[in-house]
Amino acid sequence: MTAKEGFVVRISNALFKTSLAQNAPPVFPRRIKHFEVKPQEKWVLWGPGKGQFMNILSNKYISDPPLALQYGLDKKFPRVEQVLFKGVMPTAHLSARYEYFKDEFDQTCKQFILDNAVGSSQVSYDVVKTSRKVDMDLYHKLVQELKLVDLQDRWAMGLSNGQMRRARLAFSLLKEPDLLLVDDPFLGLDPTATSIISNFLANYHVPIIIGLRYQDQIPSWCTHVCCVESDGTIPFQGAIQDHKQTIDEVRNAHVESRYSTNANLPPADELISSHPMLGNNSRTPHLELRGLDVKYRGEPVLTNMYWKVEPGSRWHIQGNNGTGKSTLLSLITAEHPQSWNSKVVEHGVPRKTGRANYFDINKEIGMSAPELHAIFLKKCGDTLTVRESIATGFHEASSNNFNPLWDKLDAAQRSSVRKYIQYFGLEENTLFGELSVSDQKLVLFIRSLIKMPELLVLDEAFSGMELEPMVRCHELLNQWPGTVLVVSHVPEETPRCHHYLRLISPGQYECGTFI
Ligand SMILES: Nc1ncnc2c1ncn2[C@@H]1O[C@H](COP(=O)(O)OP(=O)(O)OP(=O)(O)O)[C@@H](O)[C@H]1O
Repeated sequence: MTAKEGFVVRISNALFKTSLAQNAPPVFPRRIKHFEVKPQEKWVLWGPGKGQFMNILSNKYISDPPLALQYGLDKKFPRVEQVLFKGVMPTAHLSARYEYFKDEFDQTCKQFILDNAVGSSQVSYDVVKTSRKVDMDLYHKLVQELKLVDLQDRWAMGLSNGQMRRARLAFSLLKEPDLLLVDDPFLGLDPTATSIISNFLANYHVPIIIGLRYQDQIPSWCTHVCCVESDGTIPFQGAIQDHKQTIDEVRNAHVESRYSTNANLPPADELISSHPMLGNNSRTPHLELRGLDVKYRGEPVLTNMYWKVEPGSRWHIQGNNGTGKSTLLSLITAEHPQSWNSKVVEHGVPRKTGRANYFDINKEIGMSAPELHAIFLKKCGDTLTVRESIATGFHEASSNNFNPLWDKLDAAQRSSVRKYIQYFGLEENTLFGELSVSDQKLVLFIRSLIKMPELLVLDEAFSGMELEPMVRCHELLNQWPGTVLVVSHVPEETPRCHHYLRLISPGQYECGTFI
């Protein structure tokens, strides 16, 4: 029997475990009775259990009974490729992305996709040198279709979040997989990049399984759906056309449940009562840009920018992938080498080398960003619990300091961490790396505001978050008295803002107010 007549992947009545140890808990408490993907089908795993289910399908766990997970791909060793969008490259520090001089040592986007870069001692991640033969025709086709041609010689670490996601997809596809698994394929992508990737996946000849959250739109090219709850329960699965009504009902039920409140929750205003800007009516702009320019190797990204941010205002920073949103934020948080620039003015005082230092600037800034997520997961995923992870937000330079701090916190600080944990329904002793991506994002969000910073920078802070915790974060932000800068591509993930700054191209931008 060939794969064409048979199946691509099949699970029959199986339990999955993370290790062989007898008392190892199963990934999902109940057996998966049946799941089967046939050739030509494009599936979506839909719901909060999608990530674990995807790990099961990529053969990460041990199945019981042993042959309960099978690949019917005509090959002894079929290649199952799970595209992992872990954000941009994890670096040692946030600033490393912008230190242009490093590109002499590190890999280019092309080398990253080809996976044959020469090792580097300059960065904290491992670069593997392989002797794998690559199909260069396929390489050229991929960079063309994923709009990476002009980025091939760029330093991979300097790629923007959206650019890096396209590069990661090319990297995985170049391995010529027999089955492609992509969780959250559209996170962090602007509408153009979303349609590039969606069209690409629609026309891709290999069986595909994507993972989406309840609130995401299912692309029209998906043929089948498997709804997976967080405990692995599968309420329904099969051809999308047979389940259209159920899909709408489940989505609506989840969207409505976001407004149901739990009476036992501490009120949100108690969580922010110690914020220094409560009742503060300062008129001096929190931040101003007076004709700012940023270039990378002579290439302008931001040109002659003027921008005034009033204290307590909430801004949505918009713009396609690569227009300079993260660059702008990195200047504000002093991660960028060009941050010591008198055209950046804080509380009416121009920033100058020698006057302001990194620690003073960051004392009043809290942030969550894809770059920070990547670094935090790598450095602390196996060592810090939820409670300890949030506690590191009390560091002055919390964006770059992840050293354990819980033991040094005073009683008020500990109680504040615990109130947030209770408010968001987290479990304080779980390791950060064992949390779902949604809960990791939630922990990083709490971490960003735990020290009650005057300026909160939320770069893609809610992408990948499930609906309910995200809405709870947004409700909290509606009462937050500090200044907030938000970057997000998806309207549903954007908290209510007063103003917007839209980056279009170097020298072209728009500022406005939401009515
Ligand atoms: N160190 C660097 N060297 C060269 N180019 C860089 C460097 N850092 C960023 N860039 C480039 O500058 C541009 C702006 O990048 P930035 O990350 O600020 O964009 P962004 O608007 O945040 O994008 P996204 O929405 O994808 O996150 C991109 O084209 C990026 O490739």
